[in-house]
Amino acid sequence: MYVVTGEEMHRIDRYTMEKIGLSEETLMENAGQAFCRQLFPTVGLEDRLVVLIGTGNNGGDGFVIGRILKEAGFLVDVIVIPREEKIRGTALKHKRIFENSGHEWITFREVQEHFEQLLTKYTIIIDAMLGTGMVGTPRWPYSDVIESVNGATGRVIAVDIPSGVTATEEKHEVGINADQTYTFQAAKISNFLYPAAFCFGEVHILDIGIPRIALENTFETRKLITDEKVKNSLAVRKQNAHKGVSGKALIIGGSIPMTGAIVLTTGACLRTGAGLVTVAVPDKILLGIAQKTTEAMFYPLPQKNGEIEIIPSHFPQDKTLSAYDGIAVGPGLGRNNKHNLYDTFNDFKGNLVIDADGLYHLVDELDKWRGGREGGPTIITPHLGEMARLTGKTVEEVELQRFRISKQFAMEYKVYLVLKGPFTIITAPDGRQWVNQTGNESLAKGGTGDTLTGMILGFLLQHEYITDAICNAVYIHGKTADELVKSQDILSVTASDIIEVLPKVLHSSRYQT
Ligand SMILES: NC(=O)C1=CN([C@@H]2O[C@H](COP(=O)(O)OP(=O)(O)OC[C@H]3O[C@@H](n4cnc5c(N)ncnc54)[C@H](O)[C@@H]3O)[C@@H](O)[C@H]2O)[C@H](O)CC1
Ligand SMILES: [K+]
Repeated sequence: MYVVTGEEMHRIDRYTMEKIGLSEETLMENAGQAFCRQLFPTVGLEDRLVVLIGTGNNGGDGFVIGRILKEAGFLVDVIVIPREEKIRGTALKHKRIFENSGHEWITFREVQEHFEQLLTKYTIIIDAMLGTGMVGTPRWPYSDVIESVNGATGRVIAVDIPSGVTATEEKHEVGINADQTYTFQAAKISNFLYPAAFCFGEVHILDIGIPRIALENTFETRKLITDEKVKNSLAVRKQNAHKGVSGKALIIGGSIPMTGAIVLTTGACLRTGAGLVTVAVPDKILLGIAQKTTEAMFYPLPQKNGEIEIIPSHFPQDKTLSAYDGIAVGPGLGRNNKHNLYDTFNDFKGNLVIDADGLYHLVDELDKWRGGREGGPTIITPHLGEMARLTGKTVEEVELQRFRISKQFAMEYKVYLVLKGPFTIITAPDGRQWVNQTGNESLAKGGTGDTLTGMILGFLLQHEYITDAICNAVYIHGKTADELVKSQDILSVTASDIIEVLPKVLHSSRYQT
């Protein structure tokens, strides 16, 4: 499942037409047919439907949909929003097919005076006005029509994308608030960017017959993490495994005011398969933490200002770090001391995960990190605020362009970047991206990020491919929250609950059919 911008989708369409030889008329017919196949089980003959049609190919899809619905005997009106002569190209061809089939449409101008009143009679409103070709902000009369549709009571289904929303990382001013969006062949990028994401409602991605090669050959990878991908890529443990080969993890952090974070990271790391976990914490708080992490071992460090210092002499590469396959640094680390992350970990050969206060300190030494470290892969897991600090941008700027900003950063600093939030985006150092769809607002709570860090580290120790490990951790983390809210209030979920249900969710994800 791909995620595309409008511009990429147009490139894919062109490839399909020019290199494969499938015509635009056929694709439009397929789009309308696929839309109706999805729609039919949800409508009854008592429903009153309206299709609102625009000038471009989105409107062309609307004529196909209108024709199929009328042929099937539904009560459906077709309203053309712009002036008739504006409809050209393939949309015009399907307008003629609609007319030649003996069907009628009306113009918006005819009903403009009582349009809002008219809308009240429809139980289903199909929005085929503006699609991926819209530029800027919808002009009149679309602007008024969008407002009226948003005030109507019927179920609103957007064709391909809600009119007014662009398939880009740009802010939209006004858009259809759809209950459902039936989108063609690939998800559209704005589906995963707020506030545009609010407009889409429930999304269904429909196959319209574009061959896979057209998607693979036209743009760089941006994909959805699917149930199937996770099921097929979860690590399998060999029958003759022992703790020494299941991955040795070191988790560095914890401070006098913050003892819980590292407990959560450790618990999640153990629950995702780590063979041995050692926790490096200030000596003063070791006992308290030890009481909550039965299975872990400890690496006590002298405390200064209630926190540890991450400097090469505390973690000699030849004696200490080389004993571990993976390291996570940052949970509960604190912000009082100066650290030297780059020089401490530059030569470390395993996977290095930097999170939370680790990212806070990373900002001070970013220059050193450009191009990545020499020893092995680095994975960073910022939320929007941390990403804003790392890039010197505002949270709003990052939120609007999460894909572009992640990609730039991951490629420049050669890191695997996990930009957390609703629809977490994972970016590899070569720019490939994956979008996660599991999870819900119960995760907006302290400690959930610490559990994700532990899960990422735990999976990294099990998996051959880094991106599989990260995608699976992000997916399962979200899915635990989805599982929890089935029986628990959305406000009540805690990070500890995630660790509790994690084993069950991991099991069901592995064996799901
Ligand atoms: N994905 C596929 O393979 C297929 C998608 N189809 C549908 O085609 C649209 C994209 O069609 P396109 O003609 O490029 O663009 P639109 O329909 O979105 O319409 C653009 C149309 O609107 C005018 N316009 C542009 N900006 C504005 C504005 N701000 N205000 C008012 N009007 C505007 C412009 O002049 C054009 O006339 C895609 O979403 C799918 O629904 C095809 O069916 C084929 C297969
Ligand atoms: K639309």
